[in-house]
Amino acid sequence: MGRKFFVGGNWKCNGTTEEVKKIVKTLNDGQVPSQDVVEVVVSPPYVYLPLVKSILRPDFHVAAQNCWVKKGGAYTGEVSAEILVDLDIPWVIIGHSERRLILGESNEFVGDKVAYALSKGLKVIACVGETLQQREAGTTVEVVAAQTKAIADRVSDWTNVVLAYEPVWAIGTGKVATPAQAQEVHSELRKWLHENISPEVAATVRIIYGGSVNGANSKELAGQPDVDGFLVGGASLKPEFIDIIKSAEVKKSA
Ligand SMILES: O=C(CO)COP(=O)(O)O
Repeated sequence: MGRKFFVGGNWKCNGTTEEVKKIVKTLNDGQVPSQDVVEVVVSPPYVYLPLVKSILRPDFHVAAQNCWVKKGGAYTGEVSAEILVDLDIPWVIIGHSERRLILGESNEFVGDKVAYALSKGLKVIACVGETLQQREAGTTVEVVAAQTKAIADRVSDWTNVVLAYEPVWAIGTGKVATPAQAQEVHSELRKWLHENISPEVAATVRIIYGGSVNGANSKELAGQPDVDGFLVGGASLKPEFIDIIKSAEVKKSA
């Protein structure tokens, strides 16, 4: 029972209606491996979700980039899990480092969000990752384990969770983790899941890598045994996203 390769495109706070339509056209025209081989999810800003969902090819799915930590109500500016469910949005990204670091989302707050979103039936891409300072201090594994633990403390069923390892120093910097660096942290995360949750969860949860992934480096990264896919930022707005999706073929022939 293999882990299906997963490629997410995080469009972040980018796009106009025209640009969004153009990106979707490129995706719709792209020749990619079948859904049995790769699961593709794109995440436009909230306001474009209905548009993207309505024009996107049916074998690709959409994700929100965030959602509120509990039931909706008097929380100005927030979007609840219930609203996403109402719009038939199947996925949500939670705990992206830009939200952790710029908006001050703590491990516990992220864990609460993951648990609430799952309880409403959403599938979650949960992000973890260390800063450069933390890596240089030798605390990478400790940091990602603590971020994962805050989720594990609140979640019992991991079926609908994809774990995204996104080292902060690699995001938007062009400084991609080497395949060995990515593999090392992914295997440590899997070991953590094995020891602290269950061998079954460790064997089945997909751990994807994010941070300066592009069409030129995705194949080699995909060749690592514990790299089950990618969460792509900048390159997900470009035609090379198709090449990144195609790197799933590496696993098929492995
Ligand atoms: O943050 C990311 C995806 O969530 C990665 O961004 P970049 O691919 O632009 O480095």
